[in-house]
Formats: sequence, structure tokens, C-alpha cells
Amino acid sequence: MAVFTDVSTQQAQALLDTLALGELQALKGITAGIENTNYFVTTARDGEPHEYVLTIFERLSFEQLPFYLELMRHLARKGVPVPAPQPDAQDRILHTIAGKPAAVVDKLRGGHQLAPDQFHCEQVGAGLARMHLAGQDFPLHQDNLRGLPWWRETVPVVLPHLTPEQAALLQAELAFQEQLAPSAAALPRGPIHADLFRDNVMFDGLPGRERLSGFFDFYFAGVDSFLFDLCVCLNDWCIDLDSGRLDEQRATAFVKAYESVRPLTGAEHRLLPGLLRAAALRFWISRLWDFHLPREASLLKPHDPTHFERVLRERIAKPWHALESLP
Ligand SMILES: Nc1ncnc2c1ncn2[C@@H]1O[C@H](COP(=O)(O)OP(=O)(O)O)[C@@H](O)[C@H]1O
Ligand SMILES: N[C@@H](CCOP(=O)(O)O)C(=O)O
Repeated sequence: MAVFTDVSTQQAQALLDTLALGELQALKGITAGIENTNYFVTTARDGEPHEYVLTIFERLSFEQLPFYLELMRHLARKGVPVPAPQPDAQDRILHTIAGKPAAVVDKLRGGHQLAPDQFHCEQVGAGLARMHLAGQDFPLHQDNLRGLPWWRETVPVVLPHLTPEQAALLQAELAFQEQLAPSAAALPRGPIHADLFRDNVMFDGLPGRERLSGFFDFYFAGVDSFLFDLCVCLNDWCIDLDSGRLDEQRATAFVKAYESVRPLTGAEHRLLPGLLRAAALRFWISRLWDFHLPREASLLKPHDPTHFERVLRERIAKPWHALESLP
């Protein structure tokens, strides 16, 4: 259950008034998610129902939030399907509820594709590349806060909770990524989503003919290599969830669709196997951290860290190279 902050109908209506979004019809806490408090909000305006998501930010501060919210606004204005944050009369998109930062964004239509096929992977691949291109002129900067410096800081904190074999793997992989870092830093970069898993994407439409309706949950976004973002996706969208094995057919389709919008450079192709490992390491570390050092407020079942240990072992044992696109 991920409602950390209770919002009354009066508090919600007061915010909706500020944003001129209409009369509150329904306010429903969302149980999914582990970072923030989210509510589905239905309003009536001009005789029509409108649907939004109200997020109360539990971990991110007023100072940190403009990067994420402005990025969503920037992408939405450029036609990338992401939830647009709703502005007040002064064009402000960061608001306050119960003394905490809050935002109201458009509700995306449809639902998740938790067992994606090639057709879904192609749509996410092409959409990811469009998002990368659209973000290139975004003027704000924030590093990916779950990048190498965070891994360096967090690995020693989780090490005491691991078996000797796990600890050896974690340390060896961190050392490998330290070596890779200078080449990775030279790759094409810009704002990335950095957490575009199956549960952060919506599809809408009839079964078998679903269309991508949008990407959401940008609260791990930051500036990093586009290839890292692609690898985060491949490690979630294109794998067999039980074994962590990459499904080559889906992975190839994903990369091809990405490249139909933004072809990868030679350096990106060369570093793909290493960054698939980096993307697995990033989520192994964060899941270990959430599992062994849970936040006081969290009543949630943390994600299984051993999943990304398996994914990492797979990527090390079987490096995967996407076929280079023809010139
Ligand atoms: N803009 C949105 N449109 C539609 N559904 C959303 C939107 N934002 C969040 N949700 C729903 O809320 C759930 C939790 O949101 P999420 O951002 O994953 O939470 P958290 O930030 O706590 O991890 C999602 O799985 C999705 O069902
Ligand atoms: N995708 C991450 C967890 C991040 O949680 P989210 O609900 O905010 O997407 C993982 O699987 O470890």
C-alpha cells in the first residue's frame, strides 16, 4: 500500500481550484508504486469528466523537483506521450499539499503490458528514441542520481548483508564499471528516464492491437548516456523474467525500432554489452539497498534483489551485441 500521506477531499479541491481543473468527483489512493503517494483524481469541468493523477512526493524535495516536472512539461510540449503537469495561473507546476511537494498530471489511458511481445517492444523502442531526441534541448541539468557515484557510496553499505559469492560479484562488477566509466562518459547523452520498466509505460487499445499511450514516473530521470537508458529497458522489456535471460528476438526488435529513430553510434554498439551489465548492477544495488535498509515509512514488500543478480550474471556470461545497422 503506497499511500504515505492522506489527502482530504477539501485539500484536493483547494488544489484543483488553484489549477482551475473543476469540481472533484472522486479521489482514490493508488496502491501500486513504492516512492510516492499517488491518487487518481476525477473532476467535472464544462460538463465533462477529466482524469488526473495527484502525486505527493515523499522523498524528493522542493529543490529537486523542478528538473523532473519541467522535463515532463518539455517532453509533453514536444509531443512525446508523457503526463503533462498542470499549471496554476502563474504557470507554476510544483504545488504543496500537507506541507509536502505535490503535482497534478494528466492520467494516461490504458494499462500496463506486463508480458510484452515484439510489437510492444518496438513501440517502446521507437518512443524511447523520440524521447531522447526531444530532450536534447532541455535546458535544466541534473546528473543521474543513481549513477556511478551512488553505486560507489552504496556498495559498501549493502556488502555486509551479502554472501561471500555475492559480495565478490558486486565488488568485481563495480571495478569493471569503474574501468568502463571514461568510455561510457563519452557516449551521446542527455536527459534519460532511467527507470522505464514495464510498470512505467501505458498501452491503450484492444487486446493484440495496443498502442503506446505514454511513459510516466520520471522521478529517477537525470542526465546520462542514452545507451544506459536503452539498456535499462532491454533488461526489463526483453528478458525472460524467471531466468533473467535476454530474449534475442524482442531485444533485436527493440533496438531496431530505436535505431529507426536514432541510429546508435559505433561506440554505442561496442559498449552495449558493458552497459547492459551497468543497468543490471544499478537495479541490483538499489534493490539490495531497499531490501536490507528499508525506509521507516515504507510498509511495502521490497522488490526481489536476486532478480537483478541473475540478470547481471546472465549479462556477464553471455554478452549481447545488437547487429550494427547498415549505413
Ligand atoms: N500519469 C499516470 N497515468 C496513469 N496512471 C498512473 C500515472 N501515474 C501513476 N499512475 C498509476 O499509479 C501507479 C503508481 O505510480 P508510480 O509512479 O509507479 O508510483 P511510485 O512513484 O510510488 O513508484 C502506476 O503503476 C500507475 O498504475
Ligand atoms: N523499477 C525499479 C523500482 C522503481 O520503482 P517504481 O515503482 O518507482 O518504478 C525496480 O524494479 O527495481
